[in-house]
Amino acid sequence: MLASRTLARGARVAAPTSQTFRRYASASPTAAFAGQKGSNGKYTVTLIPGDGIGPEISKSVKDIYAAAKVPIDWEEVSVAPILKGGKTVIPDAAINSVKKNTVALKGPLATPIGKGHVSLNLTLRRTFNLFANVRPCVSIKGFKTPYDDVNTVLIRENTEGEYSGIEHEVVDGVVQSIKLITWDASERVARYAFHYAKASGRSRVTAVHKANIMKMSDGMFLSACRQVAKEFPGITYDEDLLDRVCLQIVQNPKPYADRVMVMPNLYGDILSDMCAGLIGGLGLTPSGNIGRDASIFEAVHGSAPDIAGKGLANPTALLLSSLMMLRHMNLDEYAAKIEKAALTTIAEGKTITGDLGGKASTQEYTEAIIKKLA
Ligand SMILES: NC(=O)C1=CN([C@@H]2O[C@H](COP(=O)(O)OP(=O)(O)OC[C@H]3O[C@@H](n4cnc5c(N)ncnc54)[C@H](O)[C@@H]3O)[C@@H](O)[C@H]2O)C=CC1
Ligand SMILES: O=C(O)CCC(=O)C(=O)O
Repeated sequence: MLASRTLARGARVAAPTSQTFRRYASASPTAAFAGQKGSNGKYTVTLIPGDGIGPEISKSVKDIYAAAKVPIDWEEVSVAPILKGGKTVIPDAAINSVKKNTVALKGPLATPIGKGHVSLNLTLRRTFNLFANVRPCVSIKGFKTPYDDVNTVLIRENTEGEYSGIEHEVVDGVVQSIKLITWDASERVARYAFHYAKASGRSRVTAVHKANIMKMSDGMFLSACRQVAKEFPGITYDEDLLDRVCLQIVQNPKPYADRVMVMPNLYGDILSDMCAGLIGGLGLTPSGNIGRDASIFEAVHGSAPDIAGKGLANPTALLLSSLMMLRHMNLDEYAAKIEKAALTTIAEGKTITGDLGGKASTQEYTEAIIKKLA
């Protein structure tokens, strides 16, 4: 049945525009950023501070941006759950702001475990059809961890799969969660991954899967990847099992620097946390949720309730996410300057947060970065 599908099915992702793909490269081989500067010469960007440590790390980014004179006005909106007709929805003000500005920086949003409202993170991704979640993970030069050569890029399907949110009780004591995989979403994220590889100088795309077990769902994901691979003769395509990839990366991450990994939703969520662990933890890994009409940049981590409100949070992951956003907006110069200041501060090791083995508060670390920008 799949063979009869044509590649023209579904909308195509346009080729990358002028972005240069560097360390925390922009992840935007979709529609180019089309935001307009206001009469004050600045772009307006939506800021969702989020829950838990969200407001603390968002403040750090805002302070650093003010010091670096980044031409951005933040439009701050809150995303709290609203119950409408038995469904959890996001406030209109937030939706309208992202629609208008087309770019947003988002702090983590907490989701109750095993009960309560649906994830607002997932709701945002679905609302704006943010189909690809790009998660780069790169060792920081000079910051010692058991691995010093991690350089992975993981692209996660972001709208369906195990995160489709279709669950029900079959009979008492038996529940079912449906992993929904569609050809269109698989093809779309696969094409994005190939474009990303080409634009970032990576020579290989590896589809990560469990099609030995989930023969139909992951099997179709792989079929879509294989079809798209034919359009990119210059990029090597291969496939690997998720469990084997986990083992291989922790044994030796170096070979993964040549490629982009593409995979269904849940695998990307878990594998990116594992990669974060190799470079110093969740305080360091950024991401971009990429769509055709809007993109939302956020840290890989969550709201960290265990340290929230204590001034201990590491804002680097959100800061690096914001740099992906700046590159998406073609504000590369500002991104490079801030990136250098932050990574140098970490490499020096004098003023780093507790998660990295230091003693600095969020504020002290932020000030150390700001000093380097002067
Ligand atoms: N995209 C998002 O907004 C995400 C939201 N969440 C939500 O966040 C909440 C908490 O989830 P957890 O499983 O606890 O994961 P988490 O990522 O919030 O925390 C895991 C561990 O990493 C530490 N950590 C995370 N970020 C840190 C940072 N910037 N600086 C220093 N330490 C940091 C935390 O203190 C904690 O020990 C849940 O409600 C979850 O649903 C989880 C992941 C992503
Ligand atoms: O929405 C949440 O609370 C968790 C989401 C998450 O872990 C993710 O998909 O990045």
